[in-house]
Amino acid sequence: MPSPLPAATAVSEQPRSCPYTIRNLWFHYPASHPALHRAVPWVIQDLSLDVRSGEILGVLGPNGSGKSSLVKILAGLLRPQRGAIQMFGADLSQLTPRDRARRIAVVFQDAPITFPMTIRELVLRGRYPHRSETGLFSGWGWESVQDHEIVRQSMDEVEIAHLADRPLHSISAGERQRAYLARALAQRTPVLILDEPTAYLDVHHQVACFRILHRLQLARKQTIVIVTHDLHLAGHLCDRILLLSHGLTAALGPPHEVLQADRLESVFHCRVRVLVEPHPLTSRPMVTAYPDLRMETGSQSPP
Ligand SMILES: Nc1ncnc2c1ncn2[C@@H]1O[C@H](COP(=O)(O)OP(=O)(O)OP(=O)(O)O)[C@@H](O)[C@H]1O
Repeated sequence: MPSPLPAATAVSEQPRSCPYTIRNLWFHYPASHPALHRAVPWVIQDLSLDVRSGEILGVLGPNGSGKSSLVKILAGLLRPQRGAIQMFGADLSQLTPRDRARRIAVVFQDAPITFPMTIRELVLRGRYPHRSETGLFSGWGWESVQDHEIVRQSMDEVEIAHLADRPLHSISAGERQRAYLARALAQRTPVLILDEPTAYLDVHHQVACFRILHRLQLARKQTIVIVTHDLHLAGHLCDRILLLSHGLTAALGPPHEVLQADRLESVFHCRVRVLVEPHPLTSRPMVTAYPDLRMETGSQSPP
């Protein structure tokens, strides 16, 4: 059993205002050649959004709709060409990388393996933004007993403590995804951003991941932005959902408002039938997408 979440540390030290205030955001990637500049498409178009303190915001949309780009913008890794992003009342672009790392932990879709390290060393990196700024403790050996305790708890949370001394490159994709999640947990930031955190996880760990996020929200009041393709789990976990379509906001609101069958079919542009029903126990929307084989065969009767 994972150990219970410890009391908030860094979270409670942060200002209590809105985690993100986003106004009229426009973003495109640079052109591959200056002559092509005018032809570069906008990836995010006129996005305005307040991310509320302590909410779980799901970001959904088809492939290429701009979800990962938005995550990178929110993490301060990409700069929008137009618009404003305030984080806890400060201009995001003015924050130093260290300030950002104390406020935002990010788990990317396919986190790279940079150089050889163990799982424990990876998770310990989550404590880097909190180490002393004086040069004295800037190298290896700076970490405190509390840092090691937080690392242990974070590994327990995602059930990877038994892998602590294994090299990062020697574990499976799903185990690696959980290791990066543990690093983000160890960072103890008020905001957690996750890009498809369950992509490589089996059903046990998918459910465990969503349970952890729910507990983080309750116990640490963390604000969580999660990109996912799992409409069903998003319907259960998220307080609000931002649905993107070609970089535009197709819908923003609580799951029962956003997850409407006709809207999903039109945004995902695919020949599927989408069933949305309230869960009998939670009343949260359950989304099932399945191929409409009648469309393929021209048959009117169910296959
Ligand atoms: N580094 C890049 N340079 C140029 N264009 C890019 C780059 N990364 C993404 N794009 C383009 O930006 C658009 C949005 O991509 P993004 O990765 O944000 O979409 P996504 O919604 O996360 O997709 P997916 O569901 O497939 O992960 C796509 O058209 C993509 O081809």
